[in-house]
Amino acid sequence: MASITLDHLAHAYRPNPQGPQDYALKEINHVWRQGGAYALLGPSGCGKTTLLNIISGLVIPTNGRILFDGRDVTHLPTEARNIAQVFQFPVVYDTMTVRQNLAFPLKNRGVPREDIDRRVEEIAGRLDMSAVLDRKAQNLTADAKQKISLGRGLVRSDVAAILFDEPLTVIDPHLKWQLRSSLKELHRSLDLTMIYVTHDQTEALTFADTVVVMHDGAVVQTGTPEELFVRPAHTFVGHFIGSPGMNVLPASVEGRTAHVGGAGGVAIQLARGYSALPAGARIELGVRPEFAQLAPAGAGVPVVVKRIDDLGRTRIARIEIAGHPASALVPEGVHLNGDQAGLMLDPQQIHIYADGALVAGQGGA
Ligand SMILES: Nc1ncnc2c1ncn2[C@@H]1O[C@H](COP(=O)(O)OP(=O)(O)OP(=O)(O)O)[C@@H](O)[C@H]1O
Repeated sequence: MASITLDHLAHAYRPNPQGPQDYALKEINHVWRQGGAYALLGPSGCGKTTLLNIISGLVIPTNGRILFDGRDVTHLPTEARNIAQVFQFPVVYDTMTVRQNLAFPLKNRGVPREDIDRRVEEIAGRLDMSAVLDRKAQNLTADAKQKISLGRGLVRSDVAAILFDEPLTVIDPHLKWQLRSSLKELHRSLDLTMIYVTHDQTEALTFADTVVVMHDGAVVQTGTPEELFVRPAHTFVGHFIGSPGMNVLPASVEGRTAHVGGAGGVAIQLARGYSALPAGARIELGVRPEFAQLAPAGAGVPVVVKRIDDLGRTRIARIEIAGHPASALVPEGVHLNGDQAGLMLDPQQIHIYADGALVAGQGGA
């Protein structure tokens, strides 16, 4: 087990990179704490696999260093890094039994027989595979084979980290829920550093204590699931996390008032002041639909209701604020006449962004 430090790490696949646009992975400085449960979350092409491959030793970074417990491993091959990896598709020996597959990584390292037996039983139990331990892998379903792959990743207790690369992609949706919580429990009891790569926010937020969000080759925010929800550091995080994502509206700001829609638009009260916004920057106001509640016309900010989606436990209104599309929660008991309504906003939950980046603001709670 180890802490993993990314020190001024960057990677360009093309030779002689000239500027940030040439880097698939822009400079990143980060410490993966020993024993942490991390998710690396971002859309396809944002650089997740590149970063994972640098950690595992498949890719040597163009710039910077990677340290395991302070030791520079940047140029060490995968075999010398003591990393376990679980990939999108099962990696199992079909002719071996489940037990032999799970024991393989331990046998390879000369772990005593009784320790192997104990660990294999423990991991199989946690993955609900005890009943099939003596079955040949080839006769099992794709789900079961992927569970063997997970088990092979988890079985060693001496690894620096376990890297999961979209490990639940081939798993049946109803089993996904179960495996996600099994992995979380395993993390709690095994004290291993786990890094889970995914483009799926639900997987990231249920598994990880700390989520690293990537966009266009850069880390845009590192935080707990709650921090990402309540205080997105970048409009991308606001969009990407949440369903529907955060409302982002072009705005201008004067003191504690934001204006959306220019002259003839609406004024929105803020909890903080913004006296020093960068000149020439694109200014936007962000507020999550959960903190924007629809009310009858006449209350709060005037909006036009385009439609209401009933999501079962909640109703979401698709609205326009001064001509800009947005979403808002429809509280129980609120009934509307026509398409005119009001919007009640929680000022504490309204954020201001300059060129996509959160601006702290002054004062307020
Ligand atoms: N071997 C390579 N040679 C050149 N460019 C590459 C190579 N591998 C990845 N890239 C590019 O680097 C960028 C980041 O890719 P990467 O695979 O790391 O992203 P990702 O977030 O893992 O996406 P996905 O989920 O689709 O795998 C992309 O623009 C991709 O086209």
